[in-house]
Amino acid sequence: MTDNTDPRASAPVVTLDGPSGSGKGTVGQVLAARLGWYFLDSGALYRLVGLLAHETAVRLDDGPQLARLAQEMHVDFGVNPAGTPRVVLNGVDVGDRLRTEEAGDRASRVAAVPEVRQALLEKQRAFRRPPGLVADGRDMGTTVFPDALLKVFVTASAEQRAERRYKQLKEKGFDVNLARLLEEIRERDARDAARAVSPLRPAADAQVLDTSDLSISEVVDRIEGLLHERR
Ligand SMILES: Nc1ncnc2c1ncn2[C@@H]1O[C@H](COP(=O)(O)OP(=O)(O)O)[C@@H](O)[C@H]1O
Ligand SMILES: Nc1ccn([C@H]2C[C@H](O)[C@@H](COP(=O)(O)OP(=O)(O)O)O2)c(=O)n1
Repeated sequence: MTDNTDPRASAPVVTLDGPSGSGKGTVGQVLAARLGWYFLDSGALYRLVGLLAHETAVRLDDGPQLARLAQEMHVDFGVNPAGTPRVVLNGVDVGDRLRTEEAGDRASRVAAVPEVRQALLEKQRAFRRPPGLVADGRDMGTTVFPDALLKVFVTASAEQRAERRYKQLKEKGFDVNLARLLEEIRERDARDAARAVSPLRPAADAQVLDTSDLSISEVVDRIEGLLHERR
């Protein structure tokens, strides 16, 4: 638990929310490294709940069982020797199993279950600590860190996002199809935006940043500029 006397509770937070493939994860990691801040990939937590449910044959709409999985899982985020992110679940490196579209689809389904969102709330807030946190997800600015110093809603056209995802998965050696990826991205956007609890939408005080025609470093520069204005 954090309270007002806890320096962790007042550490600055930058939230990056937005749809799949908009670049929030990549940009967030570069930004956190530039600032020397911590980084939270909240989507990985939902992906892990989906993975655990799949492995233990729990239905993707079984609130109490999914909440139990979310509460009991032990997660460590690290970095591989090659500099890529590493996720360790209950002591085991999950490798690329979290990054498939199937894992994204399962994550989006368990993310619509209110008990799962509730179970992950404090887990996410525990990542906040000095000197600061960059948090990536769908509801970082609206629900998890409503008092964030800077909130950015990162977006791009669905076609651009599908192409980015296509290249990314192809480089990882996955067998992918661009038209199917576009369809999956649209389906996931619709489900994430339509759910009753913490739907995907910009916070009222978020800056919307369309990255369709920007490079990764241009996006990071813009967000750093916005942050300097705030400080
Ligand atoms: N502005 C950009 N221009 C081109 N490619 C980008 C840009 N932002 C991200 N990418 C690439 O798109 C892919 C998806 O980005 P990612 O950060 O995983 O998105 P998200 O976390 O929003 O789902 C990655 O391969 C990333 O390198
Ligand atoms: N804060 C969050 C993060 C992710 N989710 C859900 C919704 C998303 O479709 C899935 C997967 O999120 P993730 O950020 O890993 O997915 P992308 O990299 O954007 O494709 O989890 C969420 O509901 N709330």
